[in-house]
Amino acid sequence: MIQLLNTCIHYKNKPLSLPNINLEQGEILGLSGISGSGKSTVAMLLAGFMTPNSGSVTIPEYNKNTPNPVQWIGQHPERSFNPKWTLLRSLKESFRDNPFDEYLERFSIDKEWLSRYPAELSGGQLQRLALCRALLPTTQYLLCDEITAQLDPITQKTIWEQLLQLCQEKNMGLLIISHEKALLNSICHKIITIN
Ligand SMILES: Nc1ncnc2c1ncn2[C@@H]1O[C@H](COP(=O)(O)OP(=O)(O)OP(=O)(O)O)[C@@H](O)[C@H]1O
Repeated sequence: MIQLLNTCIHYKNKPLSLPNINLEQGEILGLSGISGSGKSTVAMLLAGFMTPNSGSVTIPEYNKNTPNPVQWIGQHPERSFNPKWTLLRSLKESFRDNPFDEYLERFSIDKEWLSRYPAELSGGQLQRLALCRALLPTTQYLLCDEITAQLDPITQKTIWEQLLQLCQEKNMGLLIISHEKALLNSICHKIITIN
């Protein structure tokens, strides 16, 4: 389980209280709320990218030479790839000797794209590669921060269908941050709304 309990973070001396969060492996949790309410901050805390000023965060411990079991994906996949590396190099660096062809098929990723650089792919193509790269054998939780907000409906459907299946198969916990209530209602076991 990953958890936030009574956490508060200070940005420029202004306190921001965050909701309590419990996410089990295999569970799909939705998080919504108006812009600026703290949704991305919740994801940053759960990914271990920051620590709160008060309250407690429970996340898996891991050896820093291995990938984080809590993987985060954001709205701008171009920021998560090295612009000077081909996509193949980025995927190989993450997966090391583990196979990833299965994910290429699942997310309809054309193998030809792998020889390209991030700037040579569309946002939707790159987002599918970012998802593929987050699905390492060690991944226990996936934090999806508005990952399909800019994508066309068909690509969105492919992504969510595959992610739901993978969540079951890999017993992975999924946090879905989205403004789209209909999306959250259709796929989440539980939804938290930040006021
Ligand atoms: N690095 C920072 N420095 C100062 N304030 C910050 C910083 N990061 C976030 N904040 C503030 O904290 C609050 C929560 O931000 P956060 O990005 O978590 O909200 P959000 O709900 O994800 O918003 P959105 O839906 O617009 O992405 C906002 O008021 C924001 O201005």
